[in-house]
Amino acid sequence: MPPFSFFVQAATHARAHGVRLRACRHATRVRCFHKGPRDTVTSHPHPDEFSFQRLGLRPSVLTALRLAFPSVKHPTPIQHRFIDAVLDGKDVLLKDKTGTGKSFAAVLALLSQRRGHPYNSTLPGLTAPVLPITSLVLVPHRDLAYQYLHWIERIHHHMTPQDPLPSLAQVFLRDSAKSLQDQLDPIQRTPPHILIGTPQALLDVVELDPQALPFDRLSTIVVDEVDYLIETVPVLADKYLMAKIERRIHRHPGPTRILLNHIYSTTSARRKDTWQMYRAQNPSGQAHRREPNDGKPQLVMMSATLRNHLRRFLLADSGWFTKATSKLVRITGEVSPHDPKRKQFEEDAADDAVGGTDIQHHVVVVSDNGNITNIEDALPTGSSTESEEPKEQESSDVNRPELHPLPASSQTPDVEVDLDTPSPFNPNALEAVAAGFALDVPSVALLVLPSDAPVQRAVYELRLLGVNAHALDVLKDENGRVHLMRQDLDAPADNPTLLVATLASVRGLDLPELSHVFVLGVLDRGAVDSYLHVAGRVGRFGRSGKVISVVAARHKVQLDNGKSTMRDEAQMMRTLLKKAGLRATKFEHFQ
Ligand SMILES: Nc1ncnc2c1ncn2[C@@H]1O[C@H](COP(=O)(O)OP(=O)(O)OP(=O)(O)O)[C@@H](O)[C@H]1O
Repeated sequence: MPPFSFFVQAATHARAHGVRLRACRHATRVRCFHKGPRDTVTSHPHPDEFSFQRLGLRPSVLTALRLAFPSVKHPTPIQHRFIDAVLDGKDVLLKDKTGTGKSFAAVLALLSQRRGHPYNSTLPGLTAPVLPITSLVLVPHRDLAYQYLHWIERIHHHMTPQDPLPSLAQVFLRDSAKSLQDQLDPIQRTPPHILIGTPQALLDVVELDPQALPFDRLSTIVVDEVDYLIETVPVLADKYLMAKIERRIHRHPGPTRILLNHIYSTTSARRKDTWQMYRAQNPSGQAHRREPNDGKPQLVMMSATLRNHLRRFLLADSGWFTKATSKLVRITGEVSPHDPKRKQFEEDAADDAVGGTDIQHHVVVVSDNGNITNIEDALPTGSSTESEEPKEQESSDVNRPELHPLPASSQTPDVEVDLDTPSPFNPNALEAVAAGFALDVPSVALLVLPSDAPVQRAVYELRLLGVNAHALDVLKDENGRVHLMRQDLDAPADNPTLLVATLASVRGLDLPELSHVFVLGVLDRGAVDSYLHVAGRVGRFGRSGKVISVVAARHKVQLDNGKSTMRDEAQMMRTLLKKAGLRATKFEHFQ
């Protein structure tokens, strides 16, 4: 493998001479990210009977949706069932592949729910009646909360009549710069129709004052990425380990469990009384198309990965879902024809979770001396990652997008980092990311680091390598927000961007421009679901994408107990992909 500088020189040379790089089958794939008709959704048929009008979305939402998201023309069959069930007041458990529009459909349904009636708040300073919060959306991290808010903001922009955005939606997250009461003030003064937050932030409120937010008046609770937010005991061969996990969960339940237990236990009979009173006053009222579930708020939970043990806990043990089967809808997306386990109970199939029909999975291995090679036994470039049978290579006379050279970095990157602390990153792995990025990414890629990795340090080191790297932060950084909303998906960028984030902050994120996800190391000790969610940042809604894991060759690692052991990340990736029913294909730029 040539040294990294080779790629920079080759790229610069190629650009200087107007040369397009070697063409290959992937050119077709890359081209289809950028030249294909973005509005065309190939993976879902849209028969006429699936229409947003028929679902009974509010007219103002429907009109605004068309203007705000012109590419969203029809609901998919799954979205149709999902929105219908939510508007019908059913509890819903939804599992569908990544990027199939679960969160988006939830937004449309929640926006179309009718608001409850004003009530007299007991909070000091609130003399006039206030409207209740209709829906609470729980998400695992703040960037996903802001993604919801940005979608709503965009629809709201086109809505008439237009109430102020805060009365439609607000986010509530932990913010160390403000007191909890300062954060609560805007929500208490103007309770939003939809409140989006992380379970921990909302639990902080409940612990401060259980009456601070009117949770007992909620109509609906949505838990997105539920398998991440609610820990359950997986079925393991090691029964001792299972018992240990169970004890730990029992002793230290996560914030989502505590919050939901609080809300569902305090959901008083008053809710039922209020409903009955309302129905008595409005016999034909359509305030909600639903009857209350024994006074409980309607519960909607969803994820691309919903294991059997979690479903069992949610439906049988949690006490949150309605027991009435007529009020519960379980929706599961299509099962991949490649799924080896499709004859078994489909909801537990691991390799059904990644949405893209055309995602290539690559694994490159970096050695101590800087060699970068494809993982042994990678299928030839262009093979299907789901099939055991390598496909024939296509002819390679198609031009790939023009290469973007990395500018040689001559100055210190403009990022604040503590350089007294040694870098936790393998420099050869970062060089492999930089090289793969320079050679293959036309516009925007995402680099996912382990959850505890310092993002700014990675950005700093990547910028030293000439990469236009930015920490993904949709709250502070306008840059991140722009990527959530970008419309002109076809144009290759002059200076492609590498967004950098950790595993903990990418779940559920929808960055439409992404064509590539780089993964540094084997994340989450090789957990299949974590990989599937990371991989699922590309290939969304029928688009294509590449996932490139960069792992270290077999090496010695020091354990906490002072001993050392050999770590073989390539083997870990092989096992992970096998469990997911996937095969690595060769990343064409490396041997
Ligand atoms: N009916 C539709 N037609 C066209 N595009 C759609 C439609 N529904 C959703 N989308 C787009 O699909 C993308 C993915 O949506 P979303 O993030 O809701 O998927 P998801 O299933 O929640 O993904 P994940 O499992 O990763 O959380 C968004 O860019 C959204 O605008």
